[in-house]
Amino acid sequence: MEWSTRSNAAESSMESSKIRGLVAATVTPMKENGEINLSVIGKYVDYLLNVQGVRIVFVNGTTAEGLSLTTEERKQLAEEWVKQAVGKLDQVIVHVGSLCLKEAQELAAHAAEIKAGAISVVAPSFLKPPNKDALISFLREVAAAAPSVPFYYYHIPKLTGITTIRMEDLLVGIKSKIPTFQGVKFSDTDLLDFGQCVHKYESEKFTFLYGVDEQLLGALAMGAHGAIGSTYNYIGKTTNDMLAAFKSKDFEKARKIQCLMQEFFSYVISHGFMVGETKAIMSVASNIPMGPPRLPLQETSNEYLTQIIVLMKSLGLL
Ligand SMILES: CC(=O)N[C@@H]([C@@H](O)[C@H](O)[C@H](O)CO)[C@@H](O)CC(=O)C(=O)O
Repeated sequence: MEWSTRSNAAESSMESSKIRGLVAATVTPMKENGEINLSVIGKYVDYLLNVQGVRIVFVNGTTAEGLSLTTEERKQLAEEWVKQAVGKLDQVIVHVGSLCLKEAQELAAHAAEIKAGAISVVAPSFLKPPNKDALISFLREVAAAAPSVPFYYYHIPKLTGITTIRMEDLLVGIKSKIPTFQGVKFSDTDLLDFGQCVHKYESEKFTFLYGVDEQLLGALAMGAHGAIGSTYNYIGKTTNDMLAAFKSKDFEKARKIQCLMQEFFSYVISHGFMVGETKAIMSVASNIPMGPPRLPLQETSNEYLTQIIVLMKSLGLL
């Protein structure tokens, strides 16, 4: 697909749409019968904004079970999030990645049509790109389907299994291949690669959004511009307190908040922490029924959820 020329307006809108601060990787509300439930998205937006102080969402990503949804479901969700965000949220980032290039292009074009703030793409992880150039070619073809929409690469090697392509290397000359490239959603623990990206591409003004919530403070120290994660759905307020402490150079307070949250993370990660747990915690925190995850993911047990909620309340996180 060829790039169409972008207007100056598109260029300037990209500059003004720089993403900063917390972004909630949303869950996809589902009814008990497994159908998506669009009717609660409006309340969800109000909860994120008014209770958690979160003003940007990342929809149809991992936490949203995006790759377990049909193309039509993903379009309906993107449209509803964009519609409900009007006048409330700062941005809606739509994840359009897919194992199938044509589907990703269709979803990218749709995101452009509905005026999503940005799109993001994860690497295809079943038939994997054999090298960096193959991955760039895939990403370029998807981005070209939305030539005026800011583009973020979604780096999550733990789930894609693509562990040999470092972001520092992927970004070399990327703007010449993907003119809409704006940054990386970096969901990996490798703070060497992360720090090198922030340092080496400062002049290109790329945005680096960190995606491992349990060690966000370390990434802030390395220059993260913001964070995208599942837990900002329900501990966004506490995380915002940490961001504020860091910004005001009260590093002792920031560290205390991160360590408090790590008591929660340490427990859930050691006892099992997938979308089933996230949806159940979110249902309790927001009082909005998020429903079950879609197979093959499993619902969490009532016993385990009770233990999590008791712990979160004892930590002051709920
Ligand atoms: C593997 C995974 O789900 N990672 C989460 C984290 O927010 C994760 O839930 C958190 O760090 C707790 O481990 C995000 O990076 C994923 C994400 O942003 C998304 O749902 O698209």
